Amino acid sequence: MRQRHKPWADDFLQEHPDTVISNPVSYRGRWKDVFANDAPIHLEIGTGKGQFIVEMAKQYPNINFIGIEVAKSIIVTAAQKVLVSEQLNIRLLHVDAERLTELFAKDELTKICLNFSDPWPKNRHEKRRLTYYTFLDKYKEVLRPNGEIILKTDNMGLFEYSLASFSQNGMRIEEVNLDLHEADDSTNRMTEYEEKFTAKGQPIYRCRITCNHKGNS
Ligand SMILES: C[S@@+](CC[C@H](N)C(=O)[O-])C[C@H]1O[C@@H](n2cnc3c(N)ncnc32)[C@H](O)[C@@H]1O
Repeated sequence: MRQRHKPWADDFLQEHPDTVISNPVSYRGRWKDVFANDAPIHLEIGTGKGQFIVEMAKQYPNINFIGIEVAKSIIVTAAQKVLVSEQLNIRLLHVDAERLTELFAKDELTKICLNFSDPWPKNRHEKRRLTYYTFLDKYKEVLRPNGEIILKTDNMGLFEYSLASFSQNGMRIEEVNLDLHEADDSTNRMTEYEEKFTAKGQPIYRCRITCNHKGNS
């Protein structure tokens, strides 16, 4: 995603520590206290400009949503959307997903959404793909038993790679859809990238994965 320098971003983040949580590591294991309820927590990794998480939070007011985004100039745009929406069930974290297990305790999450993750097509960049086995190990750790991963992408290379990686790492492929919009799923909420690719007529691929704990798979 294109990043523009936003000189106001640091000030903005400091002014909104309850929307983009400052020092998120300190809430590991007690995110329910942050939301002041015990509802399931769904995580989106690589939230981008925030359209998906805001629309999902409106659609499912009884779910808590957390979005992780590593790019400061992008997460501030997502935070502006969250503030305008006035949804109380969203928090954003300006952090790299590499740190997932520092942020969440075992079994703390119910679902992880990977939306249009960077494909990193070169072999030497495989470790950066969000479905590389080191990331899957972290997802297993923080997802509760039978927790779900939903992946959407326009990129067939990443999709094929991810299906193989899920399967090789003991996760269960529950659903595969090779043209999400042809299926006309009214519950689907589009991301910014999804809108762009869909407008160009490109198919969107989606899969749903369930995940047991390491050793139980
Ligand atoms: C291609 S964009 C897609 C954005 C959005 N999900 C969408 O579909 O419109 C990928 C996003 O993931 C973020 N990202 C990539 N790697 C990340 C990581 N390791 N941790 C957190 N965010 C990451 C990027 O900064 C970028 O905003």
